[in-house]
Amino acid sequence: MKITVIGSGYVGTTTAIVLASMHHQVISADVDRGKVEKLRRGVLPFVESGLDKLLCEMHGSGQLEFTSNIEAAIRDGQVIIITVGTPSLPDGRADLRYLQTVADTIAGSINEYKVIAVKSTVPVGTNRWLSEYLAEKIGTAELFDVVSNPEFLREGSALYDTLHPERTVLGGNSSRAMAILQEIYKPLDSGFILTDWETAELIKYASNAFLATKISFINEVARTADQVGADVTTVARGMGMDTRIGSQFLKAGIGYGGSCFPKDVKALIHTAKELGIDPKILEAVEAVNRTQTEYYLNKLTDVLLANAKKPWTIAVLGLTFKPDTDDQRESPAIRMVEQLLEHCIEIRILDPTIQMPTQTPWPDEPKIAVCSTIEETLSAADAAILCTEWEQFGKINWKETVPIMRHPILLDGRNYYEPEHMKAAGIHYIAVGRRS
Ligand SMILES: NC(=O)c1ccc[n+]([C@@H]2O[C@H](COP(=O)([O-])OP(=O)(O)OC[C@H]3O[C@@H](n4cnc5c(N)ncnc54)[C@H](O)[C@@H]3O)[C@@H](O)[C@H]2O)c1
Ligand SMILES: O=c1ccn([C@@H]2O[C@H](COP(=O)(O)OP(=O)(O)O[C@H]3O[C@H](CO)[C@@H](O)[C@H](O)[C@H]3O)[C@@H](O)[C@H]2O)c(=O)[nH]1
Repeated sequence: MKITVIGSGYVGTTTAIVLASMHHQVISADVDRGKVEKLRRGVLPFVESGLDKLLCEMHGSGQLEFTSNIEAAIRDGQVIIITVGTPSLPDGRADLRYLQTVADTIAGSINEYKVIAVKSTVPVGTNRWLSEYLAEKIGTAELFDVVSNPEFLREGSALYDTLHPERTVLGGNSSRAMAILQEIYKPLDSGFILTDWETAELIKYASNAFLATKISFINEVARTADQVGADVTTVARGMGMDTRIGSQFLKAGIGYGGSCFPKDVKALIHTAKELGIDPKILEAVEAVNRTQTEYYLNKLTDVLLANAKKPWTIAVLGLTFKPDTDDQRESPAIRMVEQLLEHCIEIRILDPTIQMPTQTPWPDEPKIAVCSTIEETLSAADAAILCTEWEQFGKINWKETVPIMRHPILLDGRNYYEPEHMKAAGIHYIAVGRRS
């Protein structure tokens, strides 16, 4: 099958590489020439373990091509998979401008029947709109079918998730198009949900919103645990052993970030409000997440005020929104740094994906320093904050850091360490919902 994937970001590149490895003829098309050039050289434009190796294997196989000629790519594909971004607008709505451009390009280039699969996360009603819009612009609905095909991969495990999906959702009104996509995805051996456009779109938003709800729920419980001296990690373990609850997404911390949960919760709130529904739960999920960084930063500043003179030097361990990715979008670590800047003389950042200030949101801020070793980061620091649980931070010998730091204070924003180990190491340890 000839497949064109529009958009070579996290989702598009992963989809294109995996489909090519399944012996399809794949064109990955992006307007960003820099990305296309990198991919042509066999270099991933982002960090994603395992995918880099598979890209190298596919490089030169003749199965996978990268281009910035979107029109030609559309003409060549029998199946067009759209994976362009759908970021948040200031009012929380999803910004559909990239999808609109792709729709116009398809309308201007379509030459024969195509299945158009929308993998981008788009609000309820978008696939129906796209189908009607294309029919009007092309002058016929005979040349295409639109199928909603939401994506559920996680950054950091994108390849594994794509090869082992827990479900494949296809929504639409054409059994012909759904059958073609089912044939493509059949080797992945997941259960299929075949449904209409609106249900498929809502499955995606409801899934992300529910996972975000679990996180904000446990984060609110963590605040209670703090007050009563309970241990939220044991509470989560005790809850998670009940299979009706499940153990995943109950890790308390400084909140969820990334390119999906924050924007998708906001977009679902917006959709609900437009429909006259009062999205009480979703608004609470957002509010807890928004205030979680501030809540734990206040705990740290209380300790700092009692121990260290202002302005402080703070070490920030991890800037990405989670480990094993270089994605900083909506990272709680960035909120932490923003809130700390005015109180600090220096903020030192250590993250395995960052080598220079231009890779941070503060390229010209003199107070921001990017470090390359743990010793350099912690040297004469008034406190450290662990924002991202990168594996290498698990190997830090905190006992050895005590003489290096000006004040051996650590806010563990991901409950990555054991309180008793930290106490034994001589660290003034602040965790999330754990006695320390
Ligand atoms: N990142 C994830 O983990 C993830 C997982 C599931 C779903 N999603 C959803 O998938 C979509 C894409 O997410 P992403 O993280 O891959 O985005 P991204 O920002 O990494 O990539 C989007 C790409 O689309 C390209 N693009 C924009 N307009 C284009 C056009 N007219 N023609 C060709 N290319 C164009 C951009 O240059 C960019 O490279 C979003 O809707 C997102 O919500 C993302
Ligand atoms: O128990 C938990 C689990 C996660 N997080 C945080 O939640 C955020 C998101 O994590 P994760 O879901 O692992 O990463 P994403 O790559 O954003 O993936 C989510 O968003 C994607 C885009 O829609 C979906 O496809 C995935 O199914 C969905 O898990 C990160 O900041 C994590 O630190 C917690 O705080 N506690």
